[in-house]
Amino acid sequence: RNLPEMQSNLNFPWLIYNAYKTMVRRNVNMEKLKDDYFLTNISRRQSAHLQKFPDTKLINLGIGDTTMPIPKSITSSMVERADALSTIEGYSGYGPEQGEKALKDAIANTFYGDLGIKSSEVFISDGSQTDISRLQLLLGSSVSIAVQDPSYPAYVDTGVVVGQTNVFQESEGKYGNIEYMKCFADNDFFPDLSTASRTDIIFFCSPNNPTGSTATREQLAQLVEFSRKNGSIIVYDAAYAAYISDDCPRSIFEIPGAKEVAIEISSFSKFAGFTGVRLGWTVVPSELLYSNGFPVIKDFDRLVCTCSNGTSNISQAGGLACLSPEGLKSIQTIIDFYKENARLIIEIFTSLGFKAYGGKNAPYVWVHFPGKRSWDVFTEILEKAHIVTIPGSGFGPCGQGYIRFSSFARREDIIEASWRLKNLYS
Ligand SMILES: Cc1ncc(COP(=O)(O)O)c(/C=N/[C@@H](CCC(=O)O)C(=O)O)c1O
Repeated sequence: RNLPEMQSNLNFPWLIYNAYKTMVRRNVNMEKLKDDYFLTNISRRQSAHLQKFPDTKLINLGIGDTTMPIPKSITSSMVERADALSTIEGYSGYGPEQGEKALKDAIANTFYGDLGIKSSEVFISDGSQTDISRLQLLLGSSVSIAVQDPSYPAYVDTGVVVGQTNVFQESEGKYGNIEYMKCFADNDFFPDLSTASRTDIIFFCSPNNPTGSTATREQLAQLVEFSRKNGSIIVYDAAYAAYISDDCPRSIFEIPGAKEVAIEISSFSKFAGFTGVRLGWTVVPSELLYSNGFPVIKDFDRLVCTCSNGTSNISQAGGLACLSPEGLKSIQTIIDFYKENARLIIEIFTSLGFKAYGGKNAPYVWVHFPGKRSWDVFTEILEKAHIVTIPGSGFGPCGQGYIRFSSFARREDIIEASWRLKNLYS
């Protein structure tokens, strides 16, 4: 993303020694946050590289941002809804904070039809990153959290912001008071729950960002059992569920007993190319209860109504069109296109003798560079091949020595990238 000039100056406010200062104390939790948000840092490195090499064709296999156009049948629904806003009969103001009923019904039927999830348990938002923040606001500072290590940085960073963690421990590469559940190649990137400490909340993402691994039905049954035994709540991130093409569950609610211990978040971003349109959802089953027996859904509903005035009516019209038979069919074609890109990336690295993971049920390929530091490999690939990637260490200590390649590129860029990588590593 191109950071506005003013934001890049935010790094130096304390340099203006004689500037007027307020008496307001900085939020101690914000002070704990390490650097920038990790993925914003990548965007900054990307912009700096472009300034240094303005004439090179930079290939972006970094940020997981979709690149293929949204199918016309979906965008025309958004155009229609936007046009209607300029008419008396078509105009609509504030909608239900929980989301429009038609979209909630469509999500419940399309993704959870035979899983007994009701439309009233679906809450629409402007995307999963917002929902992660709202859930952290709901859960508060006194809960303990566990994350897969490595995993999407938003779980940890929002945990820091709301005060769930201690400071960042440089020597360990992690924040205090978070249970980092190690995920390695030799445990199939699924944590060893027999050695994991109990926490109140377990953030779990499958298909996983960044490893691209997908938990099996048996593994998720273990996770649900682990949570039920410990009285924990799973926040299950299904942002990439649409990429699953084998028997792995697409929803945690496929697992018996999950409704009493899990919340699921998902998104239209990587499913339908809505990364810029902004649309996601959270499912909070009415069976999920706090230790005092109070239903979590009641608090979440109150929080949603307090913190948001709803989601864009235009985005929701687009979401509804995505879930029509025509929309689903055209979206699947694009998902298959990205998955073929991932297969080509795996093929490149396998042919070069690297161990490459993921990519089968996910748009991310996780490549191991044994004995190397992720940022060094990131810099080498950027400077010698002009390809942006994501250094694995940014996702947690277990990401050290790995690089994440995203498959959200045009096919010609994937092919060009394969030539460049073969030149670099053969
Ligand atoms: C597991 C997972 N959950 C939620 C999101 C964000 O979803 P939306 O906020 O709905 O676009 C993402 C987005 N990830 C991208 C975008 C990075 C970002 O969110 O800043 C990435 O990892 O490159 C994700 O990977």
